[in-house]
Amino acid sequence: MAITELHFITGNKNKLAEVQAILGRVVPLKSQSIETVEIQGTIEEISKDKCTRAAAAVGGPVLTEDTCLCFNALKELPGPYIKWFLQALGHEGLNNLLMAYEDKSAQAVCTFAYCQGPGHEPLIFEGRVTGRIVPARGPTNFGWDPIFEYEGETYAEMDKTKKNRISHRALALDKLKAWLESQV
Ligand SMILES: O=c1nc[nH]c2c1ncn2[C@H]1C[C@H](O)[C@@H](COP(=O)(O)OP(=O)(O)OP(=O)(O)O)O1
Ligand SMILES: [Mg+2]
Repeated sequence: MAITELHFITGNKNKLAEVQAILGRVVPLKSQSIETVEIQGTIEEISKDKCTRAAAAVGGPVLTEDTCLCFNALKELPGPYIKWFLQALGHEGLNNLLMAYEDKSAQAVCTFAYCQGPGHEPLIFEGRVTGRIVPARGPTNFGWDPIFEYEGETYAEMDKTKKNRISHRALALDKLKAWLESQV
Protein backbone atom coordinates (compact mmCIF):
# COMPACT_ATOMS: atom_id res chain seq x y z
CA MET A 1 0.00 0.00 0.00
CA ALA A 2 1.38 3.43 -0.92
CA ILE A 3 2.43 5.66 1.97
CA THR A 4 1.16 9.19 1.33
CA GLU A 5 2.22 10.89 4.56
CA LEU A 6 4.87 10.26 7.21
CA HIS A 7 4.34 11.03 10.87
CA PHE A 8 7.81 11.92 12.18
CA ILE A 9 8.18 11.81 15.97
CA THR A 10 11.09 13.87 17.27
CA GLY A 11 11.83 16.43 19.96
CA ASN A 12 14.67 17.92 17.92
CA LYS A 13 13.84 20.96 15.73
CA ASN A 14 17.12 20.85 13.79
CA LYS A 15 16.59 17.20 12.89
CA LEU A 16 13.06 17.95 11.77
CA ALA A 17 14.24 20.86 9.60
CA GLU A 18 16.81 18.64 7.84
CA VAL A 19 14.36 15.79 7.32
CA GLN A 20 11.83 18.27 5.91
CA ALA A 21 14.46 19.77 3.60
CA ILE A 22 15.61 16.37 2.31
CA LEU A 23 12.27 14.58 2.17
CA GLY A 24 9.90 17.51 1.68
CA ARG A 25 9.09 17.01 -1.96
CA VAL A 26 9.03 13.21 -1.87
CA VAL A 27 6.39 12.70 0.80
CA PRO A 28 4.57 15.20 3.06
CA LEU A 29 5.69 15.14 6.67
CA LYS A 30 3.55 15.58 9.74
CA SER A 31 5.53 15.96 12.92
CA GLN A 32 5.01 15.71 16.62
CA SER A 33 7.29 16.05 19.61
CA ILE A 34 6.81 13.16 22.01
CA GLU A 35 9.38 12.40 24.70
CA THR A 36 10.08 8.67 24.40
CA VAL A 37 12.21 6.68 26.80
CA GLU A 38 15.50 5.70 25.17
CA ILE A 39 16.91 2.33 26.26
CA GLN A 40 20.54 1.16 26.21
CA GLY A 41 21.70 -1.43 23.68
CA THR A 42 22.84 -1.74 20.08
CA ILE A 43 21.91 0.96 17.56
CA GLU A 44 19.30 -1.33 16.05
CA GLU A 45 17.75 -2.31 19.40
CA ILE A 46 17.55 1.31 20.52
CA SER A 47 16.07 2.50 17.21
CA LYS A 48 13.44 -0.23 17.08
CA ASP A 49 12.46 0.27 20.72
CA LYS A 50 12.15 4.05 20.25
CA CYS A 51 9.93 3.55 17.19
CA THR A 52 7.77 0.92 18.91
CA ARG A 53 7.19 3.30 21.83
CA ALA A 54 6.30 6.16 19.48
CA ALA A 55 3.84 3.94 17.55
CA ALA A 56 2.21 2.95 20.83
CA ALA A 57 1.96 6.59 21.94
CA VAL A 58 0.42 7.68 18.63
CA GLY A 59 -1.59 4.52 17.94
CA GLY A 60 -0.63 4.50 14.26
CA PRO A 61 2.20 4.60 11.73
CA VAL A 62 5.31 6.56 12.78
CA LEU A 63 8.81 7.43 11.67
CA THR A 64 11.53 7.99 14.27
CA GLU A 65 15.23 8.68 14.00
CA ASP A 66 18.19 8.07 16.26
CA THR A 67 21.59 9.66 15.75
CA CYS A 68 24.89 8.26 17.03
CA LEU A 69 28.41 9.63 17.01
CA CYS A 70 30.90 6.76 17.20
CA PHE A 71 34.59 7.41 17.99
CA ASN A 72 36.64 4.65 16.38
CA ALA A 73 39.43 4.86 18.98
CA LEU A 74 36.80 4.35 21.71
CA LYS A 75 35.30 1.24 20.10
CA GLU A 76 32.35 3.27 18.78
CA LEU A 77 31.46 5.02 22.04
CA PRO A 78 29.77 7.42 22.86
CA GLY A 79 27.59 6.06 19.99
CA PRO A 80 23.90 6.24 20.93
CA TYR A 81 24.77 8.03 24.19
CA ILE A 82 26.25 11.05 22.39
CA LYS A 83 23.40 13.32 23.52
CA TRP A 84 24.33 12.88 27.19
CA PHE A 85 28.08 13.05 26.53
CA LEU A 86 27.63 16.28 24.56
CA GLN A 87 25.43 17.77 27.26
CA ALA A 88 27.90 16.90 30.02
CA LEU A 89 31.26 17.50 28.30
CA GLY A 90 30.63 20.00 25.50
CA HIS A 91 32.66 20.20 22.30
CA GLU A 92 35.98 20.61 24.12
CA GLY A 93 35.34 17.69 26.47
CA LEU A 94 34.48 15.44 23.51
CA ASN A 95 37.79 16.40 21.87
CA ASN A 96 39.60 15.69 25.15
CA LEU A 97 38.21 12.14 25.22
CA LEU A 98 40.40 11.45 22.17
CA MET A 99 43.52 13.16 23.52
CA ALA A 100 45.21 9.86 24.38
CA TYR A 101 44.66 8.46 20.88
CA GLU A 102 46.22 9.15 17.52
CA ASP A 103 43.04 8.07 15.73
CA LYS A 104 40.50 10.93 15.70
CA SER A 105 38.18 9.28 13.19
CA ALA A 106 34.48 9.03 13.94
CA GLN A 107 31.30 7.82 12.30
CA ALA A 108 28.07 9.80 12.22
CA VAL A 109 25.28 7.24 12.12
CA CYS A 110 21.66 8.02 11.40
CA THR A 111 19.02 5.34 11.85
CA PHE A 112 15.44 5.89 10.78
CA ALA A 113 12.83 3.43 11.96
CA TYR A 114 9.38 3.09 10.44
CA CYS A 115 6.59 1.25 12.22
CA GLN A 116 3.17 0.67 10.67
CA GLY A 117 1.52 0.78 14.09
CA PRO A 118 1.29 -1.06 17.41
CA GLY A 119 2.07 -4.77 17.02
CA HIS A 120 4.19 -4.29 13.87
CA GLU A 121 7.96 -4.81 13.70
CA PRO A 122 9.82 -1.58 12.79
CA LEU A 123 11.92 -1.38 9.62
CA ILE A 124 15.39 0.19 9.80
CA PHE A 125 17.18 2.53 7.35
CA GLU A 126 20.77 3.44 8.26
CA GLY A 127 23.21 6.02 6.90
CA ARG A 128 26.86 6.31 7.98
CA VAL A 129 29.50 8.96 7.26
CA THR A 130 33.13 8.73 8.37
CA GLY A 131 34.83 11.94 9.39
CA ARG A 132 37.05 13.11 12.23
CA ILE A 133 36.69 14.93 15.53
CA VAL A 134 38.29 18.40 15.56
CA PRO A 135 38.21 21.48 17.83
CA ALA A 136 34.92 23.32 17.21
CA ARG A 137 34.63 25.42 14.03
CA GLY A 138 31.51 27.14 12.72
CA PRO A 139 28.04 28.00 14.09
CA THR A 140 27.03 26.17 17.26
CA ASN A 141 23.28 25.81 16.75
CA PHE A 142 23.10 22.06 16.04
CA GLY A 143 24.61 19.50 18.41
CA TRP A 144 28.07 18.22 17.53
CA ASP A 145 28.10 19.74 13.98
CA PRO A 146 31.09 22.04 14.85
CA ILE A 147 33.41 19.17 15.83
CA PHE A 148 32.61 16.66 13.05
CA GLU A 149 34.87 17.31 10.07
CA TYR A 150 34.13 15.76 6.69
CA GLU A 151 36.51 16.35 3.76
CA GLY A 152 38.07 19.46 5.32
CA GLU A 153 34.90 21.19 6.51
CA THR A 154 32.97 20.70 9.74
CA TYR A 155 29.26 20.00 9.34
CA ALA A 156 28.69 23.40 10.98
CA GLU A 157 30.87 25.22 8.42
CA MET A 158 29.22 23.45 5.54
CA ASP A 159 26.52 25.00 3.42
CA LYS A 160 23.17 23.56 4.59
CA THR A 161 22.32 22.21 1.14
CA LYS A 162 25.67 20.45 1.05
CA LYS A 163 25.20 18.88 4.49
CA ASN A 164 21.75 17.69 3.44
CA ARG A 165 23.28 16.10 0.33
CA ILE A 166 26.18 14.21 1.92
CA SER A 167 25.21 13.68 5.59
CA HIS A 168 24.50 10.48 7.51
CA ARG A 169 20.87 11.66 7.55
CA ALA A 170 20.79 12.13 3.77
CA LEU A 171 22.22 8.62 3.20
CA ALA A 172 19.64 7.06 5.53
CA LEU A 173 16.82 9.00 3.84
CA ASP A 174 17.98 7.77 0.42
CA LYS A 175 17.28 4.25 1.65
CA LEU A 176 13.93 5.26 3.15
CA LYS A 177 12.95 6.99 -0.12
CA ALA A 178 13.85 3.89 -2.16
CA TRP A 179 11.69 1.77 0.15
CA LEU A 180 8.78 4.24 -0.04
CA GLU A 181 8.95 4.14 -3.85
CA SER A 182 8.85 0.34 -3.77
CA GLN A 183 5.62 0.45 -1.74
CA VAL A 184 3.59 2.16 -4.47
O1 LIG B 1 23.17 15.97 12.25
C1 LIG B 1 23.51 16.25 13.43
N1 LIG B 1 24.53 17.08 13.69
C2 LIG B 1 24.91 17.39 14.94
N2 LIG B 1 24.29 16.91 16.04
C3 LIG B 1 23.26 16.07 15.85
C4 LIG B 1 22.83 15.70 14.55
N3 LIG B 1 21.76 14.88 14.67
C5 LIG B 1 21.55 14.72 15.98
N4 LIG B 1 22.46 15.43 16.69
C6 LIG B 1 22.58 15.45 18.16
C7 LIG B 1 21.31 15.73 18.90
C8 LIG B 1 21.46 14.89 20.16
O2 LIG B 1 22.30 15.58 21.08
C9 LIG B 1 22.20 13.66 19.66
C10 LIG B 1 21.33 12.58 19.12
O3 LIG B 1 20.39 12.11 20.06
P1 LIG B 1 18.93 11.69 19.58
O4 LIG B 1 18.25 10.97 20.68
O5 LIG B 1 19.00 10.99 18.25
O6 LIG B 1 18.23 13.10 19.29
P2 LIG B 1 17.25 14.02 20.15
O7 LIG B 1 17.00 13.40 21.49
O8 LIG B 1 17.75 15.41 20.12
O9 LIG B 1 15.90 13.99 19.31
P3 LIG B 1 14.79 12.79 19.24
O10 LIG B 1 13.56 13.32 19.93
O11 LIG B 1 14.55 12.56 17.76
O12 LIG B 1 15.36 11.59 19.93
O13 LIG B 1 23.01 14.14 18.57
MG1 LIG C 1 16.44 11.45 21.77
